[in-house]
Amino acid sequence: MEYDVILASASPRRKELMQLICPSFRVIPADCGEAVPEALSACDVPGFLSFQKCKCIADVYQKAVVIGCDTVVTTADGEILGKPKDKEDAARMLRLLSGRMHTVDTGVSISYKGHTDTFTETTKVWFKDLTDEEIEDYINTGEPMDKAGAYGIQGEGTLLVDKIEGDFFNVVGLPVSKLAIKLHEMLD
Ligand SMILES: Cc1cn([C@H]2C[C@H](O)[C@@H](COP(=O)(O)OP(=O)(O)OP(=O)(O)O)O2)c(=O)[nH]c1=O
Repeated sequence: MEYDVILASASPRRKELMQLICPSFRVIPADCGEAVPEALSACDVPGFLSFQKCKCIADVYQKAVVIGCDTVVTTADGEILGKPKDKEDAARMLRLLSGRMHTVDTGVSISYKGHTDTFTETTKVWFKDLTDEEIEDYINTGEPMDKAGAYGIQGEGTLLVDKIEGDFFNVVGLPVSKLAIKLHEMLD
């Protein structure tokens, strides 16, 4: 059976990764803001936001399979890092990540026929010790500004990383392998 699959995301990385598991789909970004209730614990944030993005599109395209995603970086102290506001904020984030382990959590929500399934995939990432000069040089590449935690592991940001544990693509924004399994479970 042919499904009308919609990726509710403005992220070019997610679109590219989605092509690995879905031969044909539409991209319709969800414009629903990223406000989070204060009572929500850090580990529930990406699942909550992915659900909001998914619902916002699924409510309009009710016959489609809609996929919404959200990626956050959480420091070892439990501080959630979204996208940096400016260069100074990016430097603050990279200093927090330097020489330590953090987690990258991507929440994914899949909606079909009025039912929504949500899961969150976690990857651990260890950063090298970074000097202020290395941080400044990296920020000047322009790469950090549209990325959670102010780095892109798929680009020059890979030079900041010591090692990872878990799915690489989850860090980039889409846990491809887990999503493929979930789509089979929901649609086959
Ligand atoms: C940590 C990390 C994040 N990212 C990206 C993935 C996401 O696009 C972005 C996190 O922001 P998100 O708010 O999850 O996604 P988005 O605003 O780009 O797209 P949309 O909400 O429309 O789906 O950070 C990388 O590309 N590489 C990395 O190494």
